[in-house]
Amino acid sequence: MFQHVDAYPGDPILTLNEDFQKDPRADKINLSIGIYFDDAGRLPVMAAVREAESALLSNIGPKPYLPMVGHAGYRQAVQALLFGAQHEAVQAGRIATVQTLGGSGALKVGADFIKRYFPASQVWVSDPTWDNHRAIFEGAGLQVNTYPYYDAATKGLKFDAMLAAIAALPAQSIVLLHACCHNPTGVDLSAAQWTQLVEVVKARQLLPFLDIAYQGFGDGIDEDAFALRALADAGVSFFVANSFSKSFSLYGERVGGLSVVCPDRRQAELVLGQMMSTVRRNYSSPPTHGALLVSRVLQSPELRQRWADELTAMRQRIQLMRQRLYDGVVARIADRSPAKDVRYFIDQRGMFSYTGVSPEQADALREQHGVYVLRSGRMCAAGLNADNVDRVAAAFAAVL
Ligand SMILES: Cc1[nH+]cc(COP(=O)(O)O)c(/C=N/[C@@H](CC(=O)O)C(=O)O)c1O
Repeated sequence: MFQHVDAYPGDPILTLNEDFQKDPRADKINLSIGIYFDDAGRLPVMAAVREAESALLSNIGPKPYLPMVGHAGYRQAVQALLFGAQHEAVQAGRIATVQTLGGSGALKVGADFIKRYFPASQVWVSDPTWDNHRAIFEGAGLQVNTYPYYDAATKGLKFDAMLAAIAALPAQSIVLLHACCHNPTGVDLSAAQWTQLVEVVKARQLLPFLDIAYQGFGDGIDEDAFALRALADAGVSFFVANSFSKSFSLYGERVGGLSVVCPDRRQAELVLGQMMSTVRRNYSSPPTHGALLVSRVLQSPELRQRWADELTAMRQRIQLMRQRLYDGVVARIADRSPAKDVRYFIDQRGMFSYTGVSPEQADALREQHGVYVLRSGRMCAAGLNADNVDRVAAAFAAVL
């Protein structure tokens, strides 16, 4: 009956992570999947989340369906976190927000909505982008193209080429943009570059789709939302997929949101209705627990502050580990000629660095040194810690 079904080749990220789990070596190091590990190499339970969870568990109640749009307090907390509670767009009620199954669910609901209401639009994603972006939008039946983004020569941004390509797109083209902490490159636009891009997007009447999965891992919670707020200030209509997997360390609870900033409240109501319909057709309604945790933390000033402080410490730990890795590699390759520039370990931001190692070098890192990075060369800096950073530096020095 199912003989014709294709064998699944595995996912470049999730399957490699499963291979890591199966690897029997005690000194293996996981820099593959975009997960934040603490300095002991553990996946943390954040203090504010632990407190919110114990409060919930001391008051266990029935488990009714959430509405298709999700938990009301959660949706309000998402808008306040992304745009600021006092933002005109929030106050005017012109943002439609639904709770989704993580950021992945937000992208899927958004893609299905776009296929239905912008059927002639094509999608443009950065070159490179998160592996699953193309899969989700193509899976919704949309044509996916790329715009120039990463400059392999400088290991930085090809901004002029990116802007020119986007400026040439037809009106209502969907432009997928990483709001901060670009995955896989760790290369972001500056505030000045975002301002230029917003002008082009507005003038060309494009339809941006922002993915913010790492808010707080770049420069800070509000700083990392600069692009969203600049677009909303400019009166642009756009989509935002957000995720709390990393910033709340709630990966398995599948907590995300899809927001659509609209010109006015009436259009936001129309959009919300069809987002509900799209959720119903995909999975009917979202899960409760993760949304209760996040809304409890974000709606308590004391817990929100504790969460923000811990997220700041997580960001700073990654930055420290980037510096330690850079210093360790430079010390080991100082006598090389020609000198190899590895500044990308400290210039790139957020969780990821695009190291430029070839697939074969990535294989050597894994097979000979037990260091797992993606075959694309992406390294998750959040997997580094005081115990393993010198071994990772030695491994990179050996293969570079
Ligand atoms: C940019 C981006 N957007 C969305 C997601 C999905 O997150 P969710 O857990 O559905 O809220 C991820 C996850 N990225 C990491 C894990 C994965 O590939 O699923 C990663 O890049 O390793 C992203 O990196």
